[in-house]
Amino acid sequence: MDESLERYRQSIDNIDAALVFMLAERFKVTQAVGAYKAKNALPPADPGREERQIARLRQLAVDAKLDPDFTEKFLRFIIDEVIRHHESMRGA
Ligand SMILES: O=C(O)C(=O)C[C@]1(C(=O)O)C=C[C@@H](O)C=C1
Repeated sequence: MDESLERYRQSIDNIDAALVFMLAERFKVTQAVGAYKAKNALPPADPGREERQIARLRQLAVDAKLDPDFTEKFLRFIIDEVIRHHESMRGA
């Protein structure tokens, strides 16, 4: 295989690994948040907090020259999964 393609792919593999580690850490924290919310009878979702997170990350995306719509969709996908986890902890 072409050497520069191989180098690009090594870099992509490192970045993908970092994404997995970061997501694992994020879900560890949100599991703790879910337990806290279940214990204190708080609702799984906090739309106000989500609005602030999305506005902040959209701006960061613009600064980083990343598509803000893609960034919002990505965050929405993660948060929706977190809310599902919170809901199942509430029922448990
Ligand atoms: O901050 C919270 O209250 C969370 O439960 C975490 C989180 C998130 O994943 O960032 C998930 C659900 C809420 O609607 C808002 C944010």
